[in-house]
Amino acid sequence: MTVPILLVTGFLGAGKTTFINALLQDSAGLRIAAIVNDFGSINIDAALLETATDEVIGLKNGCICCSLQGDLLRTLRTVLREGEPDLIVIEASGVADPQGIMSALMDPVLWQAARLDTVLCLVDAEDVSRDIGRWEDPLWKSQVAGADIVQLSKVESCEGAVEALATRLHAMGKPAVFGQDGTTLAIRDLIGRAHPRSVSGAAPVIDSGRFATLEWTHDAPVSMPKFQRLIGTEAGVVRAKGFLSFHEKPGETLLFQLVGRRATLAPADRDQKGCGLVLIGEADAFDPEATRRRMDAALIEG
Ligand SMILES: Nc1nc2c(ncn2[C@@H]2O[C@H](COP(=O)(O)OP(=O)(O)OP(=O)(O)O)[C@@H](O)[C@H]2O)c(=O)[nH]1
Repeated sequence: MTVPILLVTGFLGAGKTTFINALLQDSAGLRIAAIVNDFGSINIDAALLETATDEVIGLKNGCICCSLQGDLLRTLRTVLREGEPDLIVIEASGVADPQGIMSALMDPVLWQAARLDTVLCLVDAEDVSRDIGRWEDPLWKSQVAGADIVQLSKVESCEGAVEALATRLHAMGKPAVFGQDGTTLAIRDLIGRAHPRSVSGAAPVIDSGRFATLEWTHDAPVSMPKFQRLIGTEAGVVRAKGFLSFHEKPGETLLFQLVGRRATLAPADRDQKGCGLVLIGEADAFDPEATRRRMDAALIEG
């Protein structure tokens, strides 16, 4: 049997991991293998999904739309060899251009065993309602253009704007826009929706050099007020996530998430003594080494 592949794309922090987690929790009895591509070597997304399924494989230190295409194909072959799942879900990183991943998945040998079925793009309703520039962002546009289905996230914070948003996405040639009412698509709604695909010529892939990344780790807890003060003032950071431990919360691990200006800290089901954080920003505005120095000074030496 040919195993269907669901490719989940979307901009940084759009809600891909949250969506896949919900899918895995409500898997309708299907065996699902998840392949997750995070930026950097700290694979936060794989850790977040591991609580929902045993079969999570992280691809790190690169982007599967360009440098990791070979790794993706090798990983898919391993997944298929180790027992055919009913569905393979691939989470692209938020900086990935789906065109590159789609081209890689058109590999004629892989095609016999596992076939790209549906490309779903998460669109952060809050982000695109607030930031009109996003609609002209080449990477975001390519992510939307490559999708068979668009799932809106974070609609609860932009009531009134959601309908206009869906209309605008329809006008971009996306008839299948879901989630306006805050609901999330289930597996049965996802598979087999796309028209049969044919192997297309290699499309140009948008340069991932646009973003700069910092991985910051420390093997001990840090001060919560100092961390909050510092992270709130770091220029150019568009996305950050990581597991942290604080002096003020002994024995606890917290999941930190920052998307745009919205930051959250929530208890994490994880036993970790220190901190591992990934920060990402536009390379022309975010200086990872300067941020590292400030973090070291405030949180380790300070
Ligand atoms: N309020 C609200 N928050 C959401 C929703 N979906 C995701 N989030 C939050 O948005 C943040 C980012 O969500 P993720 O699922 O990690 O986003 P992602 O697309 O996987 O992020 P990257 O992998 O970094 O690109 C987290 O704090 C989520 O809890 C939603 O529908 N509503």
